[in-house]
Amino acid sequence: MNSKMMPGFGNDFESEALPDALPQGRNSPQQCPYGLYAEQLSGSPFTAPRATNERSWLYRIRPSVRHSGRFTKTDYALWKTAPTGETHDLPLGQYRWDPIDIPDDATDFVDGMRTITSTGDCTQHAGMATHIYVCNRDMDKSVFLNADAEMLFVPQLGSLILHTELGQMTIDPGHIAVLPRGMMVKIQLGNNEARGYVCENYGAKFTLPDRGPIGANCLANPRDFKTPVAAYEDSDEPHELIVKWCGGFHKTSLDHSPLDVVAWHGNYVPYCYDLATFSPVGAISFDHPDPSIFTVLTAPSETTGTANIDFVIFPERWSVAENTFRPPWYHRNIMSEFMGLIKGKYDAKEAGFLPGGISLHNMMLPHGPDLDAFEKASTSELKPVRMTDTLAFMFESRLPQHVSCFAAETSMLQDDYIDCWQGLEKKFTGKK
Ligand SMILES: O=C(O)Cc1cc(O)ccc1O
Ligand SMILES: [Fe+2]
Repeated sequence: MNSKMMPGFGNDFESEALPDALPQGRNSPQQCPYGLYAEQLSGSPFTAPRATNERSWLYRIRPSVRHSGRFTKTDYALWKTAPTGETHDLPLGQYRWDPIDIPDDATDFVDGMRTITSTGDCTQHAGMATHIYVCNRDMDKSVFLNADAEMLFVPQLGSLILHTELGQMTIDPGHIAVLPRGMMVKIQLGNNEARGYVCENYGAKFTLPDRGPIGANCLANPRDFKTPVAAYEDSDEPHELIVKWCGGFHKTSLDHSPLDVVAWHGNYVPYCYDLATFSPVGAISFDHPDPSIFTVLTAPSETTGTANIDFVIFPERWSVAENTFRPPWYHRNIMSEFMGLIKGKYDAKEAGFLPGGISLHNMMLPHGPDLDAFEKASTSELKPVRMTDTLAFMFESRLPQHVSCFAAETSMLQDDYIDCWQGLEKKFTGKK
């Protein structure tokens, strides 16, 4: 579990792992305490308006330019970046996948990334990619830096220990974490195996959605987001640094650990969040509201109200709406919906959508409850029902999501998904 964490979303934090390591009253003293090097990590242009201006000051054992050496190209064949240039024969359609297998051979987090969809153009800072990670090994003396994207981690099986430059976070299934673009991380496993989902956000950072008439409380409350305190390694053992940059992978050898930040302050920070602290607001009289009421985090595009990515959850809750078809309605959507399941069952698809599985309902493709869910919800007694043992989520994008070759060709792709709607026969008789 996480021992010391600092609460709040978008705060200006400060933390020091040694007493008085953090310079006070200035960022760049002529000499930093303990002989540390001062370094600024900028997550926004210097001139961004205050509301979106993000940077942190890191006080470290070596400046990170000493960590970069000469790079050589390397490859992670299943981790793709938009635009991928991939082609395959999978026709247009609604798709669903069984949970991706965890490999038998030694696979760390970076080795275990399998891209499912991608969209936009990472070099234009627009769009996103979705991935499944499947792994069984700690990253050992190896550290990863993603220059292309902010990363949202959604574990489904096993916990992840994220050793970031700014400190350490442990996330179990039911928790999420966000790692800022360009921040180094070493990922270890809390169990023998791990599987989960990752959303790479090429665009503007995730933030909390406005609550509008809901007011100042409920949904995701800022104090439930937690940022780690400073923790550093003073290690002169050889390390490898892997950098993802414009879709390519590059590596270099170091004679020390680059996770050497002794103190820091700023607002460009990693954070984690327990999804159980999300306070859902819903229909307490009738009808099924749009799922935007369950938005945990939103990554805006330049167009107001049109997210590059919305991260939406379907948590345990009460279902009470009267004279209402309670599951999601049948619909077509300009946004493209990637769904995952962290635990239990999803009410619109009680069979076939498994924890660790994926469904993809792309731009304007019709979808909704399967036959069983429709029949059940159309005829069941509408007493208040507590929806338990369920936690689904959606990475929803304004842009159509392109299926990777891996996802198009894997045997985990269900070839009969479309049949779940086949039995929805004509009931219309022309009479009331
Ligand atoms: O398609 C889905 O299952 C996700 C979804 C859920 C919901 O309650 C309303 C709309 C929607 O797209
Ligand atoms: Fe949908």
